[in-house]
Amino acid sequence: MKGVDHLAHERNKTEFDVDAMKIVWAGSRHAFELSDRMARLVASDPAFQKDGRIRLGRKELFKNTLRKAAHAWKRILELHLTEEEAGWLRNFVDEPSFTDLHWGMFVPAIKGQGTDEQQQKWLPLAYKMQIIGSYAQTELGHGSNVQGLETTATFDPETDEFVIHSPTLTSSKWWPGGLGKVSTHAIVYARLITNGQEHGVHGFIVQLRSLDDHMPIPGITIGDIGMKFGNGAYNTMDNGVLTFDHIRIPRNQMLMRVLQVTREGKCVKSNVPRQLIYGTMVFVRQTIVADASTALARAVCIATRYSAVRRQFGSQDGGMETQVIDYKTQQSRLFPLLASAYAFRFVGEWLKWLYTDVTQRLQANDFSILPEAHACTAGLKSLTTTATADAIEECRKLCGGHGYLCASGLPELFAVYVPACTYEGDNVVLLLQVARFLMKTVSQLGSGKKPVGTTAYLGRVQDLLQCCCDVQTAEDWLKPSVVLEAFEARSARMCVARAQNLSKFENPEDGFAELSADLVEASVAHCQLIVVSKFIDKLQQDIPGKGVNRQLQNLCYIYALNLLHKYLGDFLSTGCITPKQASLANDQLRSLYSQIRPNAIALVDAFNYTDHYLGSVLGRYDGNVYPKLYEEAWKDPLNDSVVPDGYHEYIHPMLKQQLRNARL
Ligand SMILES: CCC/C=C/C(=O)SCCNC(=O)CCNC(=O)[C@H](O)C(C)(C)COP(=O)([O-])OP(=O)([O-])OC[C@H]1O[C@@H](n2cnc3c(N)ncnc32)[C@H](O)[C@@H]1OP(=O)([O-])[O-]
Ligand SMILES: Cc1cc2nc3c(=O)[nH]c(=O)nc-3n(C[C@H](O)[C@H](O)[C@H](O)COP(=O)(O)OP(=O)(O)OC[C@H]3O[C@@H](n4cnc5c(N)ncnc54)[C@H](O)[C@@H]3O)c2cc1C
Repeated sequence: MKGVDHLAHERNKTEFDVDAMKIVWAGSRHAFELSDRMARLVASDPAFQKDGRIRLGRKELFKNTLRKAAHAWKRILELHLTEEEAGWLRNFVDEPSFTDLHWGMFVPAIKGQGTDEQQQKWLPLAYKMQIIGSYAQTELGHGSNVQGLETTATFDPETDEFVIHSPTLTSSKWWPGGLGKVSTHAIVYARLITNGQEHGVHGFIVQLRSLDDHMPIPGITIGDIGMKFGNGAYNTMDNGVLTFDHIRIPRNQMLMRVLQVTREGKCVKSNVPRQLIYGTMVFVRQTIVADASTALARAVCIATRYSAVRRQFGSQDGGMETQVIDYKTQQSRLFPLLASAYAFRFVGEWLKWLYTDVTQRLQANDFSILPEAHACTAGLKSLTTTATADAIEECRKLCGGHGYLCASGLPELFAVYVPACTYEGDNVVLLLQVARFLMKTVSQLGSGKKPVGTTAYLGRVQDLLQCCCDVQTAEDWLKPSVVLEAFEARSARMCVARAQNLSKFENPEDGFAELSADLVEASVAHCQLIVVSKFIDKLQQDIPGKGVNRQLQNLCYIYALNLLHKYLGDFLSTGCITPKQASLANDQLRSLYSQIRPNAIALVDAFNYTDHYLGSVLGRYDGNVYPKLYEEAWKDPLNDSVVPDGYHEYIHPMLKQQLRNARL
């Protein structure tokens, strides 16, 4: 980072070891060094430049993405990068592309749902990119309701093949990324039919395009679904439409880990639960939680640096105006988002651990933890993506007018990020899954079944229903046990109240539908409790580095107490805290903001983002915002000529007309 550092005075205030925090943020020294190396590699390669992307038309934009993806693959091979390094490199290229689906869903689907034989056949081809895969589940008529998919896969015992068919317009596959123009293959989800009987939705490996000339296989209609929200943004991706007219594939191209179809067309169940067909979604939801912290940290980094650069009002005797970061209102909007970035980072780390644990247990035929894994991945995916999308927009507002400029990087970040609230499961639909899990847990309490994992607190429900918070001073809110108890009591009481209301209905499904909005609130409370508790767990670890733990403590309590403030109605109505205690929590929150303030710039520096990755004039490391913003404006194509195109046709005649009217 060369040149004058306009934020040096801010960096000088830092009270902790930023390099140590960088390692905490990355997860380990290994992860830090690796991601740092890959970020710099991408930033220094002119082929990965991002400037001007938002001004490209769709065709140029898409071709540009293809070029970058091909260049990335070339570099991966030339440098003999490991799978982990290659993943980081693709991440820092920072452009949604078909490779996301190939590596992020196609490969994991084969790994998770394919038999050993199928993995041996298909994975080497995919690893060498001799085939390019997509994940074709959603249809024009159905996305959330996976059991409602209409595409059929009918077994033909005469030829030992499946016939894949789209019987209706609404059965057209719609949305899969990479499908529109690139993928040669896809995992296609279809209703399995053998001997005239239906056996639910399963995945099939289907070739879509010729490996010689890229033409669609006869009987396949395929294309892009059109422009999406925002300039540049997700339009680098070819989300596609696909229909099948009786396409035949060999029997061994059905992913058969969960269910096998024999040569005679008989279905043989393995000991693996049916839900494993949804396993790829569980895997991806888990990665989305970690990605949420990355996207949120980007927006917060931009808004924090710019808030320290930007000055408004408060000048006395011609002195400097006040930095907007010093306004309490700015702090109360910005610092909870900074705290959320760290909170999501740690819950993402924990979720990755949980997922690895589940995968190992599944291999040992232990499926007991699957419901918990589903509820946690679904709930945390929903919570973190909703919060992150809202936070990016809040960061735009925190940057005032300049935040609305594409040069701030925030509009494109928002446009790329916001579909995360929908893909991999609509966020409300996922919270309803969590609610089912919670209601089931509560209903089993009477039978003596002890809840475990993230619902263990429900085992203490009687205590939690009666507990009263014993906070007397603002400092009492800095005790982990006090904060945890308040969140557990709120969630337990909300769950029990919903369960009691549900029990009033004769038909539980009617009750679930009627009370679904309330149930979603209970799911949110439960998921927020998970995030708070995993942050508190993190603080108990031995974290090296001067002052690092202190900063993390401040962030943890900001995260928790800000939620308490925001959802005060829940906390008060369930009776665990009093209005006076809530007011003390607010006092503590203000004090924490003051403590974070001198460290704010260093806390976003700890994300270790290059200027290339941030892609924001407002978020530049050196804080040299105004000259660069000025420079950037002149790059706009409208400024290529002083007098604009269209002047002679439209402006000049109008002016003359006005002149004539004025003379009249
Ligand atoms: C980069 C961007 C790329 C984007 C890609 C995409 O978007 S790809 C497209 C992404 N598309 C989507 O994300 C679509 C979202 N939709 C869905 O995932 C499903 O349709 C559903 C879960 C909403 C309902 O499913 P359903 O009607 O089949 O089920 P049900 O509600 O009747 O529950 C039956 C039982 O199964 C359990 N269970 C359910 N899921 C899981 C799981 N994953 N694991 C384990 N268990 C699971 C559930 O708890 C219940 O257990 P119980 O109570 O019997 O013990
Ligand atoms: C950018 C992007 C990329 C995608 N990539 C892929 C991909 O690669 N592969 C793929 O297969 N799919 C992909 N998808 C599709 C995505 O997975 C679906 O859009 C998603 O699962 C939501 O389903 P839906 O569109 O059917 O929404 P809908 O279910 O139609 O949702 C519409 C509204 O109805 C509500 N709703 C629906 N069901 C219920 C219910 N039971 N109770 C209460 N409310 C309900 C929702 O909350 C929402 O408000 C992608 C989507 C996007 C936007």
